[in-house]
Amino acid sequence: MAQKIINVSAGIIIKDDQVLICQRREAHHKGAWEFPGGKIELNESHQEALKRELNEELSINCEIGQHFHSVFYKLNISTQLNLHAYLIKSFIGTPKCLVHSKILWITLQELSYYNFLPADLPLVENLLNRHKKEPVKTGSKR
Ligand SMILES: Nc1nc2c([nH]c(=O)n2[C@H]2C[C@H](O)[C@@H](COP(=O)(O)OP(=O)(O)OP(=O)(O)O)O2)c(=O)[nH]1
Repeated sequence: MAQKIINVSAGIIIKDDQVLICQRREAHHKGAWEFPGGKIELNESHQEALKRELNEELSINCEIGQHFHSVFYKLNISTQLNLHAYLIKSFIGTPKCLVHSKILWITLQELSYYNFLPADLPLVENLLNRHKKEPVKTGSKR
């Protein structure tokens, strides 16, 4: 059976040792937490998609930084989700909750208390591990 691939970019926004997380509103994943971002459209780079999604979802203008981690997650027998996370170097504006049910700034240690979508668990673990070794720095608000 042909595999359907869903490509998604997500942003790791860290400011003052806190990371921004978002709670999904739609019925399908309702209540689960994720990093802001969304589907990459045809002819868009990961970074272009992320910049657009962060503007649509949070009304911020971001400078996308380094690639952080990609997760290749099998959603079901015929669908794979490729989730590409990038560190956000800087942003202009104050994040507003435009499409999620809630957005929250939490410390990296607090990540383990939230119910993230399954594909995000390797990202959460990576953030927790890196923080233990050396706090992740992504720049500051401009
Ligand atoms: N944004 C985001 N999506 C994630 C994460 N983890 C994860 O499994 N997903 C999944 C949930 C969705 O099935 C898909 C992203 O779709 P979406 O609905 O947020 O994307 P979109 O804004 O482009 O939505 P739409 O126009 O298709 O309605 O990826 C994550 O950390 N961030």
